[in-house]
Amino acid sequence: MAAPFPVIALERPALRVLDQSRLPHEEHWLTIGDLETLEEAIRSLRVRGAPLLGLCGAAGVAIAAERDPGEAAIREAAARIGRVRPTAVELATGAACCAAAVLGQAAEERAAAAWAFCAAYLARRQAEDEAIARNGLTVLPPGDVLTHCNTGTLATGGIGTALGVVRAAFAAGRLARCYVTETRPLLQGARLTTWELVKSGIPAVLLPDTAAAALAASGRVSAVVTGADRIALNGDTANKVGTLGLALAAAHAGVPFFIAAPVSTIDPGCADGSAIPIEFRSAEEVGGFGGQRWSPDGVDAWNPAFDVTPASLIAAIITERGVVRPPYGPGLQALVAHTPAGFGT
Ligand SMILES: CSC[C@@H](O)[C@@H](O)C(=O)COP(=O)(O)O
Repeated sequence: MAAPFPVIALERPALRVLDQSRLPHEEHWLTIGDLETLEEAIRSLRVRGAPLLGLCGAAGVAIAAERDPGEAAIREAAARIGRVRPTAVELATGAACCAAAVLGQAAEERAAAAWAFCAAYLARRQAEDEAIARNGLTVLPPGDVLTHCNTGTLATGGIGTALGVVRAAFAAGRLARCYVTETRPLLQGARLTTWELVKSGIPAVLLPDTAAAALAASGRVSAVVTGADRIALNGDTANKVGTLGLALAAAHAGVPFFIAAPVSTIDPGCADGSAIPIEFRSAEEVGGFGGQRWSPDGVDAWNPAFDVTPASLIAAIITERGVVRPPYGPGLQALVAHTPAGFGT
C-alpha cells in the first residue's frame, strides 16, 4: 500500500510541502528555501505530525547546508529547527541525525549528502508505516475504530501510523467506518483526517471532541487508535491534547486503547511521562479560528497542544518492529537499545 498522495517533495535546493493550514478547502504547495520560512511553517502547523516533522528537521539541515556547509552553521541550524516545537521528539532527532551524518563528509559534499539523507529518511518512513499497519492488524479487534488528530499521510508522508492501521483494517474488510474527533482547537481531525479518509473512499464519521466518551460508551467502536509525539521508556505517551481523555473514556467503557508509532518516537531520555516537554500554544487559538473570534477580548486560555496518557491506560504500542504490551519497560528498552536515535529501522 503506497502513500496515496504526495505531501512533501525534496526539490534541492528547496523543500516543497502541502500547506496543511489551508486544507481541506485549498491544496496549496509552499516552497521553503530558508530556515525562517521553515520555522514559520512548522510553528503555524503548515507542516505537522511527528514523523513528518522529523523529515522537516532533516530538511532544515539540508537547506542550511546549501548556504553554509561549515560545521558551526550546520550544528546551529539543527539546534534551531529542533527548538521550534518541543513535544515531537523527531523534529530534534531528525535534524540532529542529519547533521551528524553530513558532518562526516567534506564540506563541499554536505548539502548533497543532507538531501540524500532526507530522501532515505522519507523512504524509511514509508516502509515503517506499512510495517506498523501490518502489525496493527495482529492486535486490532474487528469493528469500527475511533481516532484522534491526524496520523495519516499528511503526518508522515507514508500511509500514516494510526491511520495506516485504519487503512489496512478497511482494506481487509475489518472495519466499515472510522470515527474521527474534530480535535479542537486546530481541527486536525475535522479538517485533515476526514479529508484523507474521504479521498481514500473510507467512510468517515466526524464527532465533536465532547462526544467521544459517549461514543466509546455506546458500543459503536471496538478500539481507539492514536499516534504519538513522544513515548517515554515506561510507555507513558504524549500525543495531541485530548488523547488522555479518550484513553480514560475507553478504559471506562472497556474498549482497548492503542498507540501506533515508529520506534523513533520512543525517547530514551525520558524515563516516564513527567519528563516529556509539553508545548503550550496561544490563547488566540482557543478563542477563535480562521480569522473568526468567538471569545471576548481579555480572556486568557490554558492551551496545551499535547497531553500524556499513562502507560496503564494503553493496551499495546504498535511499532514497525512489533507490538509491545505492558509492562512496557523491557520491550521499549529492547527496541531503543538496538536503534540509533531517530532511526526506526
Ligand atoms: C503520526 S502523527 C502523531 C502525532 O504527531 C499526532 O497524533 C499529533 O498529535 C500531531 O499534532 P500536531 O500538533 O498536529 O503536529
